[in-house]
Amino acid sequence: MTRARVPAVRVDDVTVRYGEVLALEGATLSLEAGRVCGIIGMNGAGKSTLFKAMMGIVRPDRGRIALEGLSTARARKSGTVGYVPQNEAVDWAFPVSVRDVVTMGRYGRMGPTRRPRRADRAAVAEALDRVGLIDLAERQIGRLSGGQRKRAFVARAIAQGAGVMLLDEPFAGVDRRSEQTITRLLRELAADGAAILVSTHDLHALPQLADEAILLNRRVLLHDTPEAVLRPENLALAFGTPPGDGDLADADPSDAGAGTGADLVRTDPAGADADPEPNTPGQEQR
Ligand SMILES: Nc1ncnc2c1ncn2[C@@H]1O[C@H](COP(=O)(O)OP(=O)(O)OP(=O)(O)O)[C@@H](O)[C@H]1O
Repeated sequence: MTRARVPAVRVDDVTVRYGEVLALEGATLSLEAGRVCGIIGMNGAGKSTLFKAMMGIVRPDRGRIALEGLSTARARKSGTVGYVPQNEAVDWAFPVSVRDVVTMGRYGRMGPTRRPRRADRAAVAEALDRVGLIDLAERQIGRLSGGQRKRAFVARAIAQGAGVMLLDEPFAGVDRRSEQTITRLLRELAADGAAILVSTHDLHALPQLADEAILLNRRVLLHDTPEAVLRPENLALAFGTPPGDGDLADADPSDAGAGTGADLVRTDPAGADADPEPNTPGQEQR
């Protein structure tokens, strides 16, 4: 007897508004375990909002989200979902070391005392080693390069053992070597069974990075192979005219984007098990 597989990620008809702004409209997608899915779309297309809805940081007006069959609140509390936020969403002056940041990925397992046990320390050290940051473990998080900062957050999700990983523009402001390291790590984590969603402006990197891709413009316009999504006629669906240089960062530089997350990530309006507040314009720092 074959059992139907439950997708690791299921987003069903999700609409999110910030006051008058309709950021997502009936977005629907699913992703199996072991797959990497790239999300592309213009600035303001709703990529960060999709991730925030999946983290339970913003509340959908409509629709349902399940991560490994769990609600967003449960998935976040249990450490099922890991999040690498945009740079702007993090308070880099926060007085924590790289090791502290990665250790935060273990909080869900540590209980209320948050005292790391041997297994926690070992998982943190292994994650730091995997991303190549073991030698910088005691450095304050803000004293890292852009690529190293991203790798620190990837290490946090690795230490967490997250089955679903959401990465919001992990290649923005990152050198080529870090980009390659992060791409290789994500491929390895998917091979180990994680379901990974990555928003990116870097179209060149998409085929190497992702098994599938989504073209987003408030709605899911297309969900197909990276090659299909990158066809000019399909890019034109989202961008009007396809971007010529293979990098969408220039498509609309007006909106720098910002977000929220957990711990040192700014303006977290909701605890892991609390319902997020209704979304009001400017609720988050933009
Ligand atoms: N806190 C907020 N208050 C009001 N409007 C918001 C807020 N956050 C996002 N928006 C708006 O919602 C829409 C979607 O924004 P979102 O940040 O999700 O897009 P994005 O695709 O991630 O963009 P970028 O590529 O610039 O990061 C945009 O019009 C944005 O201006």
